[in-house]
Amino acid sequence: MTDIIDELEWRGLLAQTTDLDELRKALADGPVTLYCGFDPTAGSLHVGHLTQILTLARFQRAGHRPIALVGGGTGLIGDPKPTAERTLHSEETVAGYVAAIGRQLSAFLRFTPEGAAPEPTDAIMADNGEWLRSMTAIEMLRDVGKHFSINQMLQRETVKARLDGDGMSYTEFSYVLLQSYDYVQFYRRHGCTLQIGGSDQWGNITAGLELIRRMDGNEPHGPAHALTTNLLTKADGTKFGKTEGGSVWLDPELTTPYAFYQFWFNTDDRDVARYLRVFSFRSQEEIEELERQTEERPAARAAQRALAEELTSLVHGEEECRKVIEASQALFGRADLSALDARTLDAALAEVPKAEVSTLGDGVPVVDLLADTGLVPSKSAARRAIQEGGAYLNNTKVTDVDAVLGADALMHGRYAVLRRGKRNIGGVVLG
Ligand SMILES: N[C@@H](Cc1ccc(O)cc1)C(=O)O
Repeated sequence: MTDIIDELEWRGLLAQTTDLDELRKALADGPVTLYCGFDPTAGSLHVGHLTQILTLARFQRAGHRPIALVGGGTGLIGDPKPTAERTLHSEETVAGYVAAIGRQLSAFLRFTPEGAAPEPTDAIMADNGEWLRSMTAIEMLRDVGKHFSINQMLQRETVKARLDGDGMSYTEFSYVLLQSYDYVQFYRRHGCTLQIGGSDQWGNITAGLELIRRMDGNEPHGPAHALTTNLLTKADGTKFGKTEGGSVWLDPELTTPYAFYQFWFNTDDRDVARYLRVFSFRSQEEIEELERQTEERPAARAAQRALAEELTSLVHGEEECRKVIEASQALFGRADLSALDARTLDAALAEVPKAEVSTLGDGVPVVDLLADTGLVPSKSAARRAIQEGGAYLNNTKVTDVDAVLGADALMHGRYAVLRRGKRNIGGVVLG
């Protein structure tokens, strides 16, 4: 791989750029300072944000300097969606989101370690609330607004879609001015000459380039650049990053590491090669080898396992990732269930059908529990499963059709694991 642009191209990430030869030249000439902005629309980032975050990290590894921007100012306004107006959150709410997202972002980039001398590629963290909140209305309208043409703004796809729909507030209509002004700030403060974003950000980013030209005459750092990445598609046509339970968040309180791992592990065979290219730091050779394995032995899910392990380790740490893997092995009888801590067991069981019991009394018949979880369609089917030797309680084969679950068999005082055959897991939870 000769340069970062070739690499992004190979990864299928490159959607649009400003003059590609110029950009390549700038990147070859030395560290380029680039930025990507993240608006605090929730208390956590989700897997959809990883494309941008990891692209920033790739630029850093390739010898450039990334700026991660949290939109503490723009998040109070809201980047217009083509569908409908956003609801404004209170300033306190947004402040909480800003802090949480800043913490998450900082884990993916290398900053100057405390006490160490700064390196030219050390990352910078910024919050546009710093300059946007103190800007006056007069400054905004005179110094920034004067450079924007309403005629051009009305041509933007999002604006047109909203004009054809329920309309758009002046608040959201003005959003592009703020993002453009951010780019000017970074150009001035840090010599930032590249902004990256998802393909939906092309308009906002190029508006910033134009503002740098109009306000600063592209001096002293020369013309700035834009680079957008492709929206990630799924072979089945559904939206990437969603499960039945909603978005897949990076915050372990919102999406457990177990569910996070499963999300990646369940990647469709038709998508997994592309996802490895987008999300993995493995080498081209390693990824191509995994692609081959998917073609030859899709059932082994080697590529999915590699993807799930790498991302779970990256986001939640190796220790959590190890626990998650142990938990799924334990559920399927390949490791000791009793070694699992309560939190991991709870997270693992959150993903499977469960029977909730309020009291065990003298013991609840296993036949009832098998039927309650839905692992078998009825109690008579449950009896048959036991007679055939295909029913397990806490990984031990149930041999007696009249067996009961008693308090002594509960793990951490409230959990038990049922299994029908090799693969179907159900949980019992007391409480
Ligand atoms: N508008 C971007 C976030 C952003 C905010 C400020 C910026 O300067 C840049 C980007 C988004 O919605 O994803």
